[in-house]
Amino acid sequence: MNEIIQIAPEVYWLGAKHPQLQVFDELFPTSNGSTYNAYLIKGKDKTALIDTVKGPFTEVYLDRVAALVPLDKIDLLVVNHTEPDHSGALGELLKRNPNIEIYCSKAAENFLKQIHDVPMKTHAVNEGQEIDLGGKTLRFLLAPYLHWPDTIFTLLPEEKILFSCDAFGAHFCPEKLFDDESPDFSADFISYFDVIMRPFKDKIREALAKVENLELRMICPSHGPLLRRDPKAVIAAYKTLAAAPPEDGKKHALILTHSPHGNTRNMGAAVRRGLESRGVAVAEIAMYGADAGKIRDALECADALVVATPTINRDAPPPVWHALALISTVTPKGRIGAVLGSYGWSGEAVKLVEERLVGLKYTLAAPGLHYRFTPGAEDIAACVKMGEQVAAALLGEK
Ligand SMILES: Cc1cc2nc3c(=O)[nH]c(=O)nc-3n(C[C@H](O)[C@H](O)[C@H](O)COP(=O)(O)O)c2cc1C
Repeated sequence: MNEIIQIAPEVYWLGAKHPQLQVFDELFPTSNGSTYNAYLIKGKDKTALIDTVKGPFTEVYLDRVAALVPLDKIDLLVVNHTEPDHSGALGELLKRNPNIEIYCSKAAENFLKQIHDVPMKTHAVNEGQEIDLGGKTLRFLLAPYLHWPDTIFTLLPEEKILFSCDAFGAHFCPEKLFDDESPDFSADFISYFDVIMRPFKDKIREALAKVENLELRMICPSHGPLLRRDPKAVIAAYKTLAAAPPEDGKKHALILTHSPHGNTRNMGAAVRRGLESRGVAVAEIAMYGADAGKIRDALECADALVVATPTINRDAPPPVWHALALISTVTPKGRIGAVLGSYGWSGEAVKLVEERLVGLKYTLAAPGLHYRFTPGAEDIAACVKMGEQVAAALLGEK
């Protein structure tokens, strides 16, 4: 099952297959399992490893490295990303060979020392830095936030192979190793993007600019099949998935409402009038029962977010928190916010949601508004004014 597979001259896959994996990181269901891809590259002068595997697979991984090259003859390890599913065997590897030199990003240097309690010799690499293994070159491309701050890509120009770490990956455990030998796993490729990469679309666009003009024969991600059928199409797919929202020359606001008795909805409608009076395009979604995908898409198109929430049991109600939990799963277009709502007697919700938005790096464009039960005409006028204030912030007027 966990075989060594030569993927190019003196380049080997020796990762681990994990077909039984049901959920990744206790977060994301993986109905088709996954793999932890790791590689070995033999140059004439030096031997390098690229990433390792998840901790439970350490022994099988080290056995397979040793089957190719004795562990004491391994010169260096490239850590494209420090997350334990890729660095899990690093501690044991360094115990067996403490002379291995680690090449990684500056962020990874710090993370590694906090993840692994083992002495290590690390080198922080710069953009474009190369290591000559003897007829095989490793070139490093920084790819921060794909999907951790520590991520780098490693290019092997002689073989036109990009070791892209989690980018272009999929939680899919293939029978064989390559995409052209596997059944269609495009749904897993897209859902991997959706749960892992989507919060960082802007960073993905920056990283894609570094690789889209490379002549590649193969993309080797750290999960799922190796991609040799059409590497350009893989990059193009990411370009589409990570595209910025279309521009129509307008500013866009999203109003998320929850309103069992209708008062908060009326307040939100007044904010809408204020926004629209200043030419802002407004989308409105009632949070109760709303499709999470619809909210996520809308957040990515919104320059501003208005949350309209009543106080229920001394808090904002669950649909509001569920909607707000989606913010960190996408790349919101803008982070201007405002909060308002109706309450009966204690009125905690507006302040709590404002704190949440500030915690998510939103700038509040207007002081929160909350009114007891049914808002009066003056209250509604203040809500209209809130809409105008949000519009002014969007238009850069303050
Ligand atoms: C189940 C329930 C619990 C509530 N708990 C609170 C509360 O803890 N504090 C408060 O100020 N108002 C509370 N209220 C009152 C609502 O905030 C108030 O009715 C408000 O006008 C509802 O806004 P809406 O018309 O937008 O639904 C509660 C209402 C309901 C239905």
